[in-house]
Amino acid sequence: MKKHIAIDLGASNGRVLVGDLGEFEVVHRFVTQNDQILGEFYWNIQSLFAEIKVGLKKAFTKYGSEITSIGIDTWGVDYVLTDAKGSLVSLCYHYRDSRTDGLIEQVSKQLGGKMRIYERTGIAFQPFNTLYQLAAMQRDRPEALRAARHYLSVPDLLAYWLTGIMKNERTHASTTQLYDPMNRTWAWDLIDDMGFDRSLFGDIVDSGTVLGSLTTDVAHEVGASSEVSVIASAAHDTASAVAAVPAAAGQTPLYISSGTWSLLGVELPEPRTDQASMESGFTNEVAASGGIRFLKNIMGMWIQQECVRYWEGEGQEIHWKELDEETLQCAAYRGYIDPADARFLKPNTYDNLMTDRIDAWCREHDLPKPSSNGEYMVAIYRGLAKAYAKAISDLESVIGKKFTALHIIGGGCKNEILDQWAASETGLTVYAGPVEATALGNLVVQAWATGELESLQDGRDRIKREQKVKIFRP
Ligand SMILES: C[C@H](O)[C@H](O)[C@@H](O)C(=O)CO
Repeated sequence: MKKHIAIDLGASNGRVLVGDLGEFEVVHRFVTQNDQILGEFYWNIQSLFAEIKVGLKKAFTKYGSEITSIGIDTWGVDYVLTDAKGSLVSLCYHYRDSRTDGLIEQVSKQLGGKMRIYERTGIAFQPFNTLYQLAAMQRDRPEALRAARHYLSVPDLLAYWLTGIMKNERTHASTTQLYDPMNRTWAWDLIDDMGFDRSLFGDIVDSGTVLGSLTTDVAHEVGASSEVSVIASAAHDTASAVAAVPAAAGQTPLYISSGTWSLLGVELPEPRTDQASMESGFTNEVAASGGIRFLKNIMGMWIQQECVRYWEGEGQEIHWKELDEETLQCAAYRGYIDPADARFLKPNTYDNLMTDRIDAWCREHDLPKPSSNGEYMVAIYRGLAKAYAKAISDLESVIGKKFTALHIIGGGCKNEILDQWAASETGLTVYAGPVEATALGNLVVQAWATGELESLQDGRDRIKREQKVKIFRP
């Protein structure tokens, strides 16, 4: 098989991988830098691009002409606006920035109610959706919005910086809450009613579209040949991960893409925008295949990551293996949190730490507050396992189907305590793996686009044969 490069950016780290579906190598890893500037929270997008180029250079130095294409995927919803010549008209906000607080209610009123928005977009109401981010921009920085000529998601921008070609990739566009999954185009009526300029929103391309070649400058800098194509893979990382669920043809696998978030759902041929789906918090994002990822965003490893960041900041040395052992020793502790509680969304601040929020939640729910790092982990993992069970039961009643198995894919599936507790809490057999689902899904879409795979299902079949999966029974 030919080799492809997957550039896979998650909310805490990024990787550049080279390989095919059987074998691949991570040639470069980096922290996805973000920072508070004057009280606002941004991605350091130029440093991310610089890291990507470091990764590309390592990849081409080692694998040279074996590499035929490059694909990029990132987290959802975040974007930049550019002027007519492609310069940024504002920094790239992080979706956890507070400027959208309260905007769901205000925008819903302006657009004629939540049901209308849900029927038009199928997207669940999350304060970080692009719709509310743009509404905040309209309120706080109207001059910047007026100066803008192009909307580009983060992976659209990175592909633009590599190729000079601007497109809006579909799976990522579908996370905005400004995309119409029924008509497979932008939700123009909502865009008009928000007063956004239609011309900001460009051509939408499917996952697997060949965008073009690297610019001469980039090709020179990273040592690539001009034959290498940049492909719009499934640019939303969850769509890439779901493309790598190791399920056989004809199945409707139940999955959790587990990382900073736990994205739990199934694939459906058509969007579901009924009241029950809306009230249960399910979202309809576009899959790599063009179908629908009907899923729920559950806060995932983020809560644990913020606790660990705080402890490390206090000078504690955290070793994951030891923390896991301590967690298992604390399993008798009976506290847990509800990860869906909005208080857990935002990063630590000196006066509002994640651990304090967990204490407060336990206090308010008559549960003992954790008294050690291990007990904090128990509260988080047990809360996640309970949230999975609740979401699965809601999903089963909304779509009228019972599940017996759950695929947990992505970096979070390395957490075997959570895999086991998820099996026990849901009563389902858990298949954990592949760990590198997002990058593998990115490679699958590229191999499909370049004609090496006949279908996306062929990619899943290869992953099922060649990647490791661990089984956890209830
Ligand atoms: C905002 C989240 O990043 C998004 O909803 C989620 O789907 C994701 O991209 C997880 O990486």
